[in-house]
Amino acid sequence: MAANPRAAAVAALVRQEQDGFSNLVLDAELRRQKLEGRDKAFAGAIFYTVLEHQGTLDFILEQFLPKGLARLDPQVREILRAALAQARYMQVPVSAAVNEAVKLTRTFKKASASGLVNAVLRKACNYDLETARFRNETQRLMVLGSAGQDVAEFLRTHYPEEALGILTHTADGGCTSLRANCLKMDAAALCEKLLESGVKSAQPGLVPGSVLAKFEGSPAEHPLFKEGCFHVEGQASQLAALCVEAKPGDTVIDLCAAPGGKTLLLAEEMQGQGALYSCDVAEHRVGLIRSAVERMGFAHVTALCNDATRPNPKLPAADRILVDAPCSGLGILAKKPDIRYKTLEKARHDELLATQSSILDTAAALLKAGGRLVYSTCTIDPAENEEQVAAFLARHPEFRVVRPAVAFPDGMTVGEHGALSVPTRTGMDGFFLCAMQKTQ
Ligand SMILES: C[S@@+](CC[C@H](N)C(=O)[O-])C[C@H]1O[C@@H](n2cnc3c(N)ncnc32)[C@H](O)[C@@H]1O
Repeated sequence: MAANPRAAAVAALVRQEQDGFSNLVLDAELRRQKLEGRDKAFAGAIFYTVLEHQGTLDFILEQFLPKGLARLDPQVREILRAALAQARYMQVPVSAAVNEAVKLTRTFKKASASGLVNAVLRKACNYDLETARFRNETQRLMVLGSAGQDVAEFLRTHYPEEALGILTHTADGGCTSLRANCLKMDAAALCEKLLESGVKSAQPGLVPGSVLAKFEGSPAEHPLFKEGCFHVEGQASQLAALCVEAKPGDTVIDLCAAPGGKTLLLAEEMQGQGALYSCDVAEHRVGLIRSAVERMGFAHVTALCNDATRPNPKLPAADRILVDAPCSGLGILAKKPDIRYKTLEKARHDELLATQSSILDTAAALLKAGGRLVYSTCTIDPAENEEQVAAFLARHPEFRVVRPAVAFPDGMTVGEHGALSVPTRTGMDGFFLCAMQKTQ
């Protein structure tokens, strides 16, 4: 089969529906079909546009499929979704989207479905969503915001006024948020160099040291990335690492560190002096930390595999600890479309809360008196955030919440138990952070 980005996207979508893990599935398919450059970018764009808008796409398609999407062959289902996504969200003319979809039925040996694909798509591409009627608010959110029932209900309960805004939000103004490696160049110099190199735009972000840029291809292929002058990290995520206030000479532990975004920022702040232990429970992800640290040229970082729910006598007492905890990810729906459809089962949620709580207890024991602990998550779930901090403070009266030196961008909700970024209020990812100090 000749390299065909539409076929690659459809094949990856079929596998995604069976196996999950969008990024791995897509990467494997792009490699298998040997796609490069613009074809690779186009296939990736189709794939992620379908995942991001699947609720809306399916609702529209089902208007014209009396037996529903579930009864179709997986390949035909994904051909329909991919074509409608191109016509609706990717500025592909309807005629091109439909004709290419019909050709794909032959590529996937489903030619008997070509008439159905043609007929359904011609109507679906012209469907006016304004005319849709919904059973209730949850269904409206699921369709217009493309979310599964659990996520729609969570948002409806906790953020009733902002639920649809959160679901349709594009973090960081649709740009890629970068962190300049200030040991090599500051944010202003990075912007200048990026613009000189031909990126579409580059400007300082809301968080000190951050840069918002638009690239033609992948930022990871840019020479300045390969030279360790920047790494890719959301602004809100940078803010959490800045709250640690790591200083040269400190002993710092990043307890949940992979793939290493915040570790790089901490390492940069330490300017090569002191010791930074960058730990994660997932061995394969510790490798990602090591390669990121190596690319940036930091020599004072030790990356290791460690389960932070248990004490590890090999770890030293620390001046500063970051717990960027495993969480439900409900703040980064725009970046990780799979999370939109996840089921929020109580048993799994309780297990997650217990993990977060044990990791915090480990951190409390490892921290020196007078030291700083920062707890952060990329969720807007109060149980994982403010309530988790309140419970920690009740167990550990030796800790108190402190206000970090870095200014919080406008729109952050700052309370007794931490600071929250809700995407619709700050323009950044949904994120939570709380800085605490251990008293003597
Ligand atoms: C939100 S991610 C961390 C992102 C990272 N701090 C960064 O900035 O790139 C949470 C991490 O916690 C790790 N994790 C989950 N359970 C853990 C445990 N018991 N001990 C240590 N790490 C754990 C996961 O493997 C995951 O890499």
